[in-house]
Amino acid sequence: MGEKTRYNNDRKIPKISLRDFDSRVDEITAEIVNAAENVGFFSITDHGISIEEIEDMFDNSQRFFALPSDVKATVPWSPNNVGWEFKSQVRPSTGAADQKESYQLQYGDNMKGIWISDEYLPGFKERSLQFMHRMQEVSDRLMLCIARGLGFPDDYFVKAHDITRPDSQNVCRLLHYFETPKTADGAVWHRAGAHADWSFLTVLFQREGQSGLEICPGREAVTEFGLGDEWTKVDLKAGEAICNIGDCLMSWSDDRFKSTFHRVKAPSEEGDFFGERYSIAYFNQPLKDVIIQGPKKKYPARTGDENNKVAMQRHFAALKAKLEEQKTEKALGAAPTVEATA
Ligand SMILES: O=C(O)CCC(=O)C(=O)O
Ligand SMILES: [Fe+2]
Repeated sequence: MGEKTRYNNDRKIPKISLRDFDSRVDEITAEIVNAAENVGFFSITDHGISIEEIEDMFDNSQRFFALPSDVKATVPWSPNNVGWEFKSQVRPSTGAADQKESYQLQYGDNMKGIWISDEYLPGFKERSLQFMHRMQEVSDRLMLCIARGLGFPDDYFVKAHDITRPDSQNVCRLLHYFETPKTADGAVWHRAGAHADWSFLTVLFQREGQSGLEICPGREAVTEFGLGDEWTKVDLKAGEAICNIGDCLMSWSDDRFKSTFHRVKAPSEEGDFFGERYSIAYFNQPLKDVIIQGPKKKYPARTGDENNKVAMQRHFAALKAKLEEQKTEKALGAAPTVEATA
């Protein structure tokens, strides 16, 4: 049993249309800057990717996850941020494995041997790359606005995420959460524990009705990972994409643009979605040799590679602390915390 989540659904998640992008670019930039400064999450419409294209990629993803485990295991997860993992991602916010499986795809050298073979899933690679390029086109438009908003040259962030480079780091992550039995005890646990993304900017699709994503704007969270804070449900219409600022952009903007805690709550209450859930997250992750520093130079300059390493160290230190806290609680026979009820 756990405490019930407190919700604040009065918070508005900005919805930004990218319609007539070239002629409205300054207007769109102002909207994105406002959303990035105040919420850290926004949804976009009229981004040019059709519902048919999105459904086609979900179909592709569903076919992958439907393969037998020993076949999926031919493309195992690796620390290059590619490959398939099953219930193995443990978050520092929960100290428990996310109840999901995921398959991470990239464009360059990191994918050698990690594309599922045509023998098992004909055409998977081509279909995926086609969709990934479409997500990159959308990301590039958003990155142009972000650069303009921060006073950098328009192509500054686009170049820093160049997917034609063999060492490109951008990731498309296919996610599959399992069907959940109705326990109806109101306990709160998570399909994906609370976290902020390390990356620069994430663009995410979910299927209409497959809710569960919740956010806790970083600014308002005084507790670590938004523990005990108020959360806001994100509900998307078909075709809408959700975008969020990652920690990398937060530091690259001298903390002006906020990265935001988010999670996928496991269904436990009336109105929650208990079925299988699929989502597609696209992480824009800078090249290892780009220099990351905001216009006001609030933080020392770091390369993309150093930035990853620091983020990883912070992650593992937080995870270690969480696991030790859980061990102590167990030894003392203390009641589980709000988050540790999985
Ligand atoms: O599945 C979702 O809606 C969120 C996934 C997510 O936050 C992540 O993979 O970083
Ligand atoms: Fe995330």
